[in-house]
Amino acid sequence: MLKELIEPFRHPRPAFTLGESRGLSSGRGPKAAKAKDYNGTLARIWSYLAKRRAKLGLVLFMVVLSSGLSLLAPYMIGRAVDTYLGGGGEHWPRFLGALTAVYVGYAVSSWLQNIWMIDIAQETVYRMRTDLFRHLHRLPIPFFNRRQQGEIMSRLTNDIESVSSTLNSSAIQIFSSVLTLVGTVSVMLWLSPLLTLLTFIVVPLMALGMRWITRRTGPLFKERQRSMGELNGFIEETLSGQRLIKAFSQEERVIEDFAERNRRIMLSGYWAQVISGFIPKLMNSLNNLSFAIVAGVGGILAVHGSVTVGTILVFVEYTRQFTRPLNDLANQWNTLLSAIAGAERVFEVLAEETEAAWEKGASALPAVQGAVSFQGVSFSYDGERENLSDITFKAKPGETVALVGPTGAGKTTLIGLLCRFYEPDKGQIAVDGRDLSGVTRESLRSQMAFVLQDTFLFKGTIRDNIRYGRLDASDEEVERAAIAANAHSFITRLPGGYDHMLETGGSGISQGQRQLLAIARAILADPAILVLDEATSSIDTVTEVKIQEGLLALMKGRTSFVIAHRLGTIRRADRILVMQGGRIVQQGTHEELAGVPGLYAELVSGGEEEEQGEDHH
Ligand SMILES: Nc1ncnc2c1ncn2[C@@H]1O[C@H](COP(=O)(O)OP(=O)(O)OP(=O)(O)O)[C@@H](O)[C@H]1O
Repeated sequence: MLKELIEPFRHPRPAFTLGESRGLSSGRGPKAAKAKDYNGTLARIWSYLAKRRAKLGLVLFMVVLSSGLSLLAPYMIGRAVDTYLGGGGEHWPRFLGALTAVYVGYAVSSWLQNIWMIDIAQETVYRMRTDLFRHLHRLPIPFFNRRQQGEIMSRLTNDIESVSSTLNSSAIQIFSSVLTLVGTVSVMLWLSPLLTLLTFIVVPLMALGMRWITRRTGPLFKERQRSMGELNGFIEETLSGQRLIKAFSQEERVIEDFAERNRRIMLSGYWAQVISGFIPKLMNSLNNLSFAIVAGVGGILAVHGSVTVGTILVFVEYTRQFTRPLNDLANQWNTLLSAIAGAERVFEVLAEETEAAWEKGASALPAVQGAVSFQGVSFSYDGERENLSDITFKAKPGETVALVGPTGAGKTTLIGLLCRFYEPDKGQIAVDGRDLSGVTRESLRSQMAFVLQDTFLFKGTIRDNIRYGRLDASDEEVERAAIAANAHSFITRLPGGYDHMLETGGSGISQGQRQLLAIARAILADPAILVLDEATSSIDTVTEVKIQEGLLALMKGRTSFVIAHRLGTIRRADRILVMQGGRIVQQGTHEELAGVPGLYAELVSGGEEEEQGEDHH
């Protein structure tokens, strides 16, 4: 089906044939990047963040400031208590003022670091999303053959979103936690190495507990992110394949399939949350333990006069502060893991090679006359079974080449190679004598136009839909093209005429009318090479005649490749390529081929019978 070749996004496989997950690196075409390790992913996230270095520096400064102030407050309270106990109570207004300033400073610096980080995060994610979208549109067709549309969309939405939420809050919190931790421990050591050591008793337990938990939650978060992508792919396919699902009464099966996938997400989400839910509990218990140790041992030390009551107060407060960042770290770790899983999936796509990367050193194809030649071209989709073998033919500028043959013969594949959606494994394709492997794809495709069985129309006016053929065309040029395509009369009968709004997919106008618009679009594009996929379904005779006339106008003076189903079109062709099993089995004009026994004669007699049958009907 040619339309699937041209519009891979719009034609996913039927929902109920899906079930397997397809890895990025399966199939042929550019090599997919191996899954990056965490460090690689973090380095790439950093390469995005680094563009906002200056502001990030400010954020870091605020983080340092707020962490420092959060350390200062307990210390001040401890010193104040010792001063009071030592009889220096008259300084309380000064102390109160200083403490208030510290708390206000802490609040302001925390607030600033938050809003600045949100700004950085949003911009970073904006750039990531833009890069991903742009990159997707530069990827070669084989990439899309291997993926589900919804799964790709999930990378653009879900995965990017998880990176966004982490950058917004978790990243900063993690940094601030580490800083507070280091600061707290330093001050603690300075105040009393013995009490610090006692506080540390719980640290190995915390580390072990954390390790146990994150080892289990990490893969679960990754799995959840992956399953989510798959589910999105599945949803997209079932929605776009609604007609097919209904036509084959597969609703129940699709619903069951969905339930199974949904259950998988529920399970991985459930276990990831349940296991990571232990983290705060574990941290709290260990926190209380160290609290008790410090209070108990500190009390004894104070009685013996080795430490002051103020120091114990500072320590009790620091013990809390010391475990809080650990607690935060543990909590944020989960978010971080799911963000890394998301980012990995984004970077995986970004690591795929674009079409442009394939064609380094290629030059633009100048305006062509339209001479096309295939010389000994062979191609295989999977690298095992040849789908085209030794294809050789020449078409002069302006000639019409009809491709005929049974289903699966390789007609669409041949066109796919001509448009360079795929590259030949052997042989050479040339336009005006220029080997296509040395020219840029964009410059080749800009000189080609397609009229497919099912034309893609987007939401917008009729005028804009035709103008898609050449965006800078004036209103007069659009109308002239519509007149030449025989589309003018039906357009003027629509409410609003050329300004009539079409819904997505062009629902609201008939299949024949859609083809007339496609012809107008192609006439406007004025390409040297034309690809037509003739409609197989019968269209009412009046429209059919209009389409044929429109097509004749379009094909005049252009090299046209027609995947032909109608005998009339085939008879008119300057050259007929009869294909079977990936080979050209016969080649010539109708007169040359009709008289000799072979596939063409069989196809023609079959076709004639069918057409006669239709006439009788
Ligand atoms: N994306 C793909 N990946 C793998 N194999 C493919 C792909 N597209 C087509 N094929 C195989 O290549 C062969 C030729 O297919 P092609 O679509 O070119 O035939 P066709 O002559 O255009 O058929 P039809 O008239 O039914 O559209 C078939 O065996 C088909 O199964």
